[in-house]
Amino acid sequence: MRASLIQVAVEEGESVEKRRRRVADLVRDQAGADLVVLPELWTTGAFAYEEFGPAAEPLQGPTYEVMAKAASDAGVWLHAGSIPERDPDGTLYNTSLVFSPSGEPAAAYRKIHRFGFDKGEAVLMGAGEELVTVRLPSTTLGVATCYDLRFPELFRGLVDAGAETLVVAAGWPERRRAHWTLLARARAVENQAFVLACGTSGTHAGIPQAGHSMVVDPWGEVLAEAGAGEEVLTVEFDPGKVATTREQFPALKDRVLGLAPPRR
Ligand SMILES: O=C(O)CCC(=O)C(=O)O
Repeated sequence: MRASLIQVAVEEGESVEKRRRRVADLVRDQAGADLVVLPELWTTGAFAYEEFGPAAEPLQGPTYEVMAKAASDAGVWLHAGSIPERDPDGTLYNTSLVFSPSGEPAAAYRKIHRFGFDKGEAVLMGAGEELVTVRLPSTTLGVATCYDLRFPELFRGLVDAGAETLVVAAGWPERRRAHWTLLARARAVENQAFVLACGTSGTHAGIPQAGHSMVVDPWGEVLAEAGAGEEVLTVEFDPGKVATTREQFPALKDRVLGLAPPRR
């Protein structure tokens, strides 16, 4: 399986429309890949809070249209990163879109863990409530977004639902890059799954982005890692390694669920 992670530069000075066209061309350039992955909120930037409302789109809005066409032009499965989605009831969500190689919608995932504590995304957007997996011919994707990476129980839920390749679209800040690389590897090791973690580069809303998108195998080995700038990170991997790792080192079978709390 060949996957290309497009670590998009999100800089002020480039309009949403221009970036959308530019990124669609980058997706089209990946014809021949099986799966292409984009980062979180790459149209606005994950920290450009004042842009979320003005740039919010219905689920099947301009980004959906352009990305569905880019997926079918390239003939690839496309995780098109996330958009600020405006629900018909007015609520905003941080919603990832996945398309099949014919440009059909395969999934939409509303980010469950919103970042910002009592400000930013955490107050501007609603929380998703449903885990999302996507069946590809050679693997099952589990979909997660940025801050979700800190919550191992979400990934266990995805594994329980059959995920073997965990895709994390992010806009992770440079100042916590050490957490990004550590957590991506931890999620791979504990779930014995591939992790495809795609971030942004550049600086927006005053926040330098970490870049360093990564592909990690089920044994925790980093198969490929991007630098700090805009980059297409392409890697070939054998999805069958999930099954062999889980057979050879069957730690997932030793899970103990429903532990009793301490007595006092
Ligand atoms: O958890 C972090 O350190 C970063 C999370 C984040 O930037 C996000 O979810 O948008």
